[in-house]
Amino acid sequence: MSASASLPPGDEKQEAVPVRHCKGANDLDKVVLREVRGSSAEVYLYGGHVTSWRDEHGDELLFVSNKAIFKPPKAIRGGIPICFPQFSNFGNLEQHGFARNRTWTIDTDPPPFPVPTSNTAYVDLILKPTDEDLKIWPHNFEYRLRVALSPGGDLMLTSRIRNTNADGKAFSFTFAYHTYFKISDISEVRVEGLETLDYLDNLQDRARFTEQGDAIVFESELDRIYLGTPSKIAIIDHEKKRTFVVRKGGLPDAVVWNPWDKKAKAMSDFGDDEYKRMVCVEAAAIEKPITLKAGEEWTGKLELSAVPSSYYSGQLDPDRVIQDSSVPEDSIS
Ligand SMILES: O=P(O)(O)OC[C@H]1O[C@H](O)[C@H](O)[C@@H](O)[C@@H]1O
Repeated sequence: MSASASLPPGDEKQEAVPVRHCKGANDLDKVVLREVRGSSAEVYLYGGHVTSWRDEHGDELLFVSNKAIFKPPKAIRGGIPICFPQFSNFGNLEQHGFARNRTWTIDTDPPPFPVPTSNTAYVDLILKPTDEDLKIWPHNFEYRLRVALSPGGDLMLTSRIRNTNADGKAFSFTFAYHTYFKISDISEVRVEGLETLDYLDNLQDRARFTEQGDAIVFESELDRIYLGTPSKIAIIDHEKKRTFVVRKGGLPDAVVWNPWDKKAKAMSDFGDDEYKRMVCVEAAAIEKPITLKAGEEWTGKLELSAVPSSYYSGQLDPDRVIQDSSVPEDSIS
């Protein structure tokens, strides 16, 4: 059942196909991945943007705003925007770089890549700079993104970014998988795994603080860049009795964001009350930009699982959460 999406655009009626290329909102191209037990994911070629991840019961796990604009050049509000080659305004480019509002293509012949386990549905996408892009960021690159859905329904994103500058010049970039998790109610959620870490507070001119709480809870707008984080972070949704586990490799930092009510109202593509149903926990490389010499490649991985919260019962000690990994370390870093 493993398949890459080299299939021609088809219609949505062929239910059994694990990887299908079809049309989404506003006629934009998207790829639908289906896993044998029923979970699924959707990726728009616009932005190389994952907009849906459903569990085996069909429950949506990612937040996408009801007001999301599926139309270039605005990035899609929700899902997993890719921030590259710049996170936020850490540089002269547009906010979060341009990868999230470029149209990617399906990579039908990616270079060797670790073979996914059988029954994994996946698609390979590629982004290369246009002449216009080279005017604003004068670096040639090949950005290969694999989006895969494991037989258990885990969502895995692997980014491979190669410096293809012919002039031998190095380049540096910052990066984030800007994941919007769908939650029952922001007041019922805590984020574990970031305790005692330093963070830059985006709401206070990026001043540096040390996290003092047992876990992050939300009572107002929060926008922080946690530095040098463990490879595993848990988002515990008490009301839903569900825990999202974020595992990351090559991405030392983690951004946690909820806009709360005022900023929600200020965003034209976000509902006034939608902040209650989302939280962003973003695997990132920000404080120390990634530098690639000509010919070098960087890999950044994200693996998301959704498990019943009881799975972690009695194990909410952050050290346990971090160390207890069912994913072998070498598969994630
Ligand atoms: O509105 P966007 O450009 O998509 O950015 C949305 C948010 O992204 C990140 O989480 C930043 O830390 C926030 O400061 C920003 O508001």
